[in-house]
Amino acid sequence: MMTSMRIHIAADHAGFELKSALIAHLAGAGHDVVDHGAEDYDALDDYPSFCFAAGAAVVAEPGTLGIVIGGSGNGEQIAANKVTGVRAALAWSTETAKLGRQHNDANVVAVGARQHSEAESIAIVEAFLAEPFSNDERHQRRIDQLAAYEAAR
Ligand SMILES: O=C[C@H](O)[C@H](O)[C@H](O)COP(=O)(O)O
Repeated sequence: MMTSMRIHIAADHAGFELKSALIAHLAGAGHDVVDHGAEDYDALDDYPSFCFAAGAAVVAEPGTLGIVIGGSGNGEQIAANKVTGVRAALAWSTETAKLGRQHNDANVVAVGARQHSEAESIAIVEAFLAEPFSNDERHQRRIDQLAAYEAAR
């Protein structure tokens, strides 16, 4: 079993059901899961504010990881990446989830709840959470370039 960690999670209406399932699953596995909304199901809600909040919480607490969920995960990844310090990866398989950690040291994973079964989504998230950053020099160099660009804005 992976080490317990603090996880910041958010979803719009399209990811609301998966968010609930993930909170139960991850809390059951001993993780400290913080829910940044949506608080209730609202078919007309908008993903940005939830994803900004989860991303900001991850940046404020180094070592924590984030999960943002929507129908495709696209908008959620875009929103989270607007937060300075967030590196959000859109994971659509366990392999892309692992690569997000290994190569990109992603601190947030975006998942499209409408693209996978619940079991597949949980497997994608678990793969992300369990994978460490490789610390390879070439990957760190590229991440540093992203951070430098962000700092210069
Ligand atoms: O990229 C955005 C997400 O996939 C949203 O969850 C999606 O656009 C919501 O779609 P709708 O408002 O049609 O339910």
